[in-house]
Amino acid sequence: MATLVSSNRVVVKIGSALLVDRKKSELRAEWLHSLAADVAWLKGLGKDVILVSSGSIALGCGVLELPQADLALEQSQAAAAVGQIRLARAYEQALFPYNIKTAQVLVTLEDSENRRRYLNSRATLETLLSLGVVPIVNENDTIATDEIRYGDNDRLAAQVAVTVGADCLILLSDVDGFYSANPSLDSSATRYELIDKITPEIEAMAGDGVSGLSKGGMITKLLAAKVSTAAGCAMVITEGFHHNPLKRLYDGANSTWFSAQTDPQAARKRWIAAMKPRGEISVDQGADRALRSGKSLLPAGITHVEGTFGRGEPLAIVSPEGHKLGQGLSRYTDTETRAIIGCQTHQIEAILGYPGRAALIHRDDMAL
Ligand SMILES: Nc1ncnc2c1ncn2[C@@H]1O[C@H](COP(=O)(O)OP(=O)(O)O)[C@@H](O)[C@H]1O
Ligand SMILES: N[C@@H](CCC(=O)OP(=O)(O)O)C(=O)O
Repeated sequence: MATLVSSNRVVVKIGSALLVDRKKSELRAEWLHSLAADVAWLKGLGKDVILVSSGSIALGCGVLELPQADLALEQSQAAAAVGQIRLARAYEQALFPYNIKTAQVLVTLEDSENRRRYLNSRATLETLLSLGVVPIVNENDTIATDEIRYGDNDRLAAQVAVTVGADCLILLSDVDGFYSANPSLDSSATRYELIDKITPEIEAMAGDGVSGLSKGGMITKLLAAKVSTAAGCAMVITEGFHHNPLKRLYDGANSTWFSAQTDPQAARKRWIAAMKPRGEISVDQGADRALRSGKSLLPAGITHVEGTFGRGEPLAIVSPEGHKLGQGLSRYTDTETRAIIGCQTHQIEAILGYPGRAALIHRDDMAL
């Protein structure tokens, strides 16, 4: 709870069963309106909000009059393509009365493994948030395959939380927290208020979902908790079926919190520092001083480039005395970098023939 109060950037995962009434294959419109009110309230408190919402397959099945279960992969993907339009429109309409703009963002697991795509999605999400937009994220089911599927959106939500450096991930579920055993099978199971560390004993308590609609149960939620907490983002599981689920959480509804193991910025720096550099950039005295005072590395301060690298790849940064200052992710290829060595920002477009980014290595992508 304290974490929700103090967080600046919140990712909320909404499962299909909350958004769609499976019996009627219809949107739970009143519930969605209550969620929109909660999102507006969180934004009013100054927090950035990102929604990771499932429901495209369930909505599409309703439109196409397909059964909700036992679909072939292609049928699920077709249903998702039909349902996703409606899903995005439903959020847009629900948030419109609060003057909140929405964006549709479709991603796959591969996107986070490919560093260039990862950096692009990070930059886009960051820009959307800076414009006050609430991104509505879902898996890109059209191109996801059995092998690369997340299985469900729990891990997708954790990945998004890590990508944008969120400090709080809320999983709205059909259960009000993590129990010592699956509570729908074992009535003596007790709920944890707080889990500081995910031990093998905790892992052994997580079971599958039993609703028949669920994909991951607690197993994928623990995987999500591992990913997000290691990257400095606290995670909470709470029941989301009732109206105003976020306000209810804020007001102390039952939940289980998983503590962040570090802070998002430190985790990202460690991740970058652990990469094997693909090239080397030497900088002049001015750039050396600028980097030490927390600035980004501009092409103007570069004196020499070594190696072959693509955008998003790690580079070592070397001082005028030949010492390694640190490393960071490049926003240009080695060919582009060689072309703009020593140039001022306003010259970049004329040299490359297209507008580039001002910094070769942004301060957020740098570990000194
Ligand atoms: N240790 C556990 N604590 C709580 N729920 C558990 C546990 N193990 C398995 N479950 C099951 O996980 C379900 C929640 O996951 P899931 O059905 O995938 O829902 P969703 O992804 O929509 O939140 C619970 O309803 C419960 O049946
Ligand atoms: N991309 C799919 C996600 C399916 C899914 O993960 O569902 P859920 O287990 O309800 O979160 C959809 O929108 O239907």
